[in-house]
Amino acid sequence: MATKQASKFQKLSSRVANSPTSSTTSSSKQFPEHSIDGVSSPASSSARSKPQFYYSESVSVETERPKENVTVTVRFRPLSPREIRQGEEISWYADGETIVRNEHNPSLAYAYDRVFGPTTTTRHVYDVAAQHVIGGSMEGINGTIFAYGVTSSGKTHTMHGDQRSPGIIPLAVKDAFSIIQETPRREFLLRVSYLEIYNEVVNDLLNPAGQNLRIREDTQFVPNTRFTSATTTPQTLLKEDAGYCALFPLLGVWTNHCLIEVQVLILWNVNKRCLLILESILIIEEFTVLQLRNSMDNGSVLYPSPLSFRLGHSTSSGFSSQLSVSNANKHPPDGMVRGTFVEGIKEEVVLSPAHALSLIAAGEEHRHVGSTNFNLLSSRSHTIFTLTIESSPCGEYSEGGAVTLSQLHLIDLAGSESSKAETTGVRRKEGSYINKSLLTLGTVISKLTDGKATHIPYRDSKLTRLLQSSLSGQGRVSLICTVTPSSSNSEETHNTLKFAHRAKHIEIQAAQNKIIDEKSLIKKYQNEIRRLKEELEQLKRGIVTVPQIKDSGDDLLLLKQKLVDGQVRLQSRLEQEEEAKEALLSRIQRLTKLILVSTKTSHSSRVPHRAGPRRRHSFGEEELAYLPHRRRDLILEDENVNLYVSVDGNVDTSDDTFKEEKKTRKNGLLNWFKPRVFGIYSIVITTASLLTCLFHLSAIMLVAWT
Ligand SMILES: Nc1ncnc2c1ncn2[C@@H]1O[C@H](COP(=O)(O)OP(=O)(O)OP(=O)(O)O)[C@@H](O)[C@H]1O
Repeated sequence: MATKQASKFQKLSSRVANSPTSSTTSSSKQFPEHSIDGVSSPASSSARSKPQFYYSESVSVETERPKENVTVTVRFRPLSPREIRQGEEISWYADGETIVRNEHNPSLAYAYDRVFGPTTTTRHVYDVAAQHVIGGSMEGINGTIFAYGVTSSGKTHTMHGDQRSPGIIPLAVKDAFSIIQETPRREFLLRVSYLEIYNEVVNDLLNPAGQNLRIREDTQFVPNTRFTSATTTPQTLLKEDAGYCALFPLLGVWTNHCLIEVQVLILWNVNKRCLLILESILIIEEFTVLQLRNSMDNGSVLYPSPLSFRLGHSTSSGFSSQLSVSNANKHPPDGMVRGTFVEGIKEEVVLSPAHALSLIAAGEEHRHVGSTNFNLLSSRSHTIFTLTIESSPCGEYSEGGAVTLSQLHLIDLAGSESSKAETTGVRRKEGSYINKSLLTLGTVISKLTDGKATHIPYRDSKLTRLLQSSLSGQGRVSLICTVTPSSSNSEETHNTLKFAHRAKHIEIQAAQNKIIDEKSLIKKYQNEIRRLKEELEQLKRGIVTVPQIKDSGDDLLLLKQKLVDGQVRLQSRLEQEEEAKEALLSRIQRLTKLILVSTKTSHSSRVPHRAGPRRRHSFGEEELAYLPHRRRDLILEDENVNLYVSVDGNVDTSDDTFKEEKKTRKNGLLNWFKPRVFGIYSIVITTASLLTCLFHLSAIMLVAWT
């Protein structure tokens, strides 16, 4: 039976594997969108008004940004040896390249941007579902890739992979460095952070001391947002003139669903060269500006004109004016970026793929992993690996070029658990947190695609709070849903498919983020390097201020003495300068090392626009050493898997077994090395103790004989 099912599955999957693949790297690519076979699509009606989201950190608000949808793909994993042994049947399968169909009810089917059968490699998944996001983030467009699916459906396999099949995260890291090498016209600074959300607590995986970190709202001012007077022409000092505004939050209080913020709004009029300071209280429900009070008597205020604020009626409650956004009430005003950040998270500048992978491997040491009925090494937390990319033009192109800053979030979600998972104690508590946060994610996505929803409950879970800017359209998003074909998970797979289908309708308007110099670390380093080099030049040219010896009419002896003193001082000064030069040089070298540049000349480059899947990454020995050993598969394929499953079907979650497995999951080559060392060690110990026993025995026999 199992063999029959397996061969059937192979037949179906080979159909998918043999079908032609297409290039999907272009930013403006449009995937087919179908609603098929009577499956009701929650947002299939094109007439329905969909919410539009704008990325508010980009420079030009006038520029038309092409709309994109979230890229949604589905990846099947093969039936596991255990499922085959248990005679599981196939209930869902990949019907061609874009459709998932139900085996028992063929009219039940869903279409996605791409469906990957169980034989598809992670590299291929990367080319189709991830490469355009990584490419975009290297050009300044934020990107988020996340794997979603029930427990044991293959999320960690897809995102992290192992030495034999590196996952999206290591492939993305490799790709980022390859792009730097292919982009000689720009220089880059890469930083990484790695966190987990475990039982609704945010922990820093790169810093064991960073536990229970706070998520903060981020209101940033974009200083180069120009504004003209609002359409309502308020009577203000700044009437009809262009200028700049800055918003400084002084105090913020979150109630259940809104933020009350006390702010100082500073307006600078370019033409009249005058400054206006307004104190305001802003009540913000998600991105909706509800009410604003300012301290001006006439109750007028200027805002960036593209947002067209209109003045409302005065209220009796002390608010002298009420403002509402005239267009779509989910738009944050330009000049304010509504996002979130984790306070106190550690960020490390990375210099090579191996360096970044070593940090991930170190972070994995601290991630919460545990055994469940379904997965011996189940992820019990959501993890977010973030690569922050800054770049600026270099060399002959550096003049006037903007600095771009973007973030690439690579997310491995914990798997939802069905009620069939008869877990107890810690695992049950973890499972309920996981399910709750995934439920909130589902609700947020439903509301985002609903079009009528006025409140999006991002704040109901840490996960959605952190994903808020990604989900609200600020950058490219790729959702990889992992599913198992097995009949025992049919219902859960169906839920995943419905979730994926809904997510397809989220619209994004990703734009390149250009930032001002002062905010950028790369500019800070570049400026410091320039300053240090100038200092060094001055030292080399000997531009030193030597105190002049004035002819004060002293006699010759005194003059001679002064000359000798001067020589001594000059000598010590020269020595000091040598030391200073060395210190400057080493600082320049240290800083320069942090900024990554291509070793190619700019003329030999064919960048910036690359087409189609192209870079074939081969991982070096050093890099592979930081990927997990292929231990998980070996365990499942191994008949000894039953050793871990007790008679009643529950998994032996004894600490020893789990700790042993957790250990073997890490640092692949080290794992290869350790058992051998310990093996040799135990052979030596055993031989030594056998020899000792033999010696004692012969001594006893000798005594007895004498
Ligand atoms: N596409 C695939 N090809 C081969 N094996 C796979 C594939 N996907 C998953 N597996 C194997 O299935 C098992 C479970 O996968 P994985 O641990 O990635 O699931 P998960 O969704 O991350 O589970 P959890 O949510 O419990 O952490 C692993 O042994 C993994 O190697």
